[in-house]
Amino acid sequence: MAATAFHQAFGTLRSRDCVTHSGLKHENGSASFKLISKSSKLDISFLNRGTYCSRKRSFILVQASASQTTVSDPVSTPSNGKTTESKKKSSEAALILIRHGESMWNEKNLFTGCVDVPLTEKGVEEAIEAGKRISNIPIDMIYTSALIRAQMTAMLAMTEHRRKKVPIILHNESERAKSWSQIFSEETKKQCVPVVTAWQLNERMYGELQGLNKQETADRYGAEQVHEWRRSYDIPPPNGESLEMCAERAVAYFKEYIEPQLLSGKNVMIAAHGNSLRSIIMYLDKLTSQEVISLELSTGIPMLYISKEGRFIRRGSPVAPTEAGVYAYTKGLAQYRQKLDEMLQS
Ligand SMILES: O=C(O)[C@H](O)COP(=O)(O)O
Repeated sequence: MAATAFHQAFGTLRSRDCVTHSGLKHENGSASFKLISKSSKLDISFLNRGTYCSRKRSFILVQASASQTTVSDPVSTPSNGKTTESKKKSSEAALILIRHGESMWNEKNLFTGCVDVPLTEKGVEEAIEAGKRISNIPIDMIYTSALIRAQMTAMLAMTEHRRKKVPIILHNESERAKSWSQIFSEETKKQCVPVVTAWQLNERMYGELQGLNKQETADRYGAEQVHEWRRSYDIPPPNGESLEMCAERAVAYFKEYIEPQLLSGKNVMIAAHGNSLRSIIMYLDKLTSQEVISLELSTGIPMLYISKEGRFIRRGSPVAPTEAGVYAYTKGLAQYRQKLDEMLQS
């Protein structure tokens, strides 16, 4: 009924819908309404530019801003169905980190950095394989960089997730983009996972090395110099970013936008890059600038952390969807896996 009432709220409601309105004041020639559907207690707020006939209890809504719905947004509700509020005290959440699958410039052994290249066929396969490995782990939100190779990896991985929710890239780059990409069905929103793209998670900018062949560069400048540019903490490549500079944006973004989601109990996947993820792992694992030098990330291999009361516990890389170990780590993961099994067997 809820969906029906909500859906018809965009057409002409009939009195049988028992929709009453406790209209708020007119603002600037429009009125926003709080529609209370007696049957489903569905509480919807609209920005209404149409007319309404309260005596007939019928509403002709020209436009509604679903972003004003006051229904708890099921898309961002943690996988165990609890609202963000009730999860505020949550003790744990899963964090999955995944470096993009092999890119076309990885294949050519070129420095890529912030150049926006796609995956190779092998990279696509790696992303799908990664999706299989995390297919039983709850994912309530996805963050990717602004680069296509990370976004492709996230979307392909989600094709393998057993919950079959649809990853939806959020478009908030303008009011029009936000308005035109709205979803006007609460039922549909429940079947989606919001994907936030952030340039702060981009690969480190490799400056004047971007597009150069890594071996040729080592031949020209010496293997030691190139290793220093690639793996030192605070020495940038020519007119590029050091890992430290990359961390200043990537870790800052993680702390400001992603960590609060984890603390509220939302399970998160981040699909990003070798160095932006190295900088985040340095923060999660409390690595020194010396220790991070030896940290290498393979393409398309998911890594699982458990966020617990502000701490991050690295749990390795799920080898297979049924790997018992992954679910032994926390009760929540085990319960989610069991719920999935039951849902898919019914
Ligand atoms: O940007 C690149 O070239 C790769 O994604 C990472 O390169 P690196 O492993 O040399 O840092």
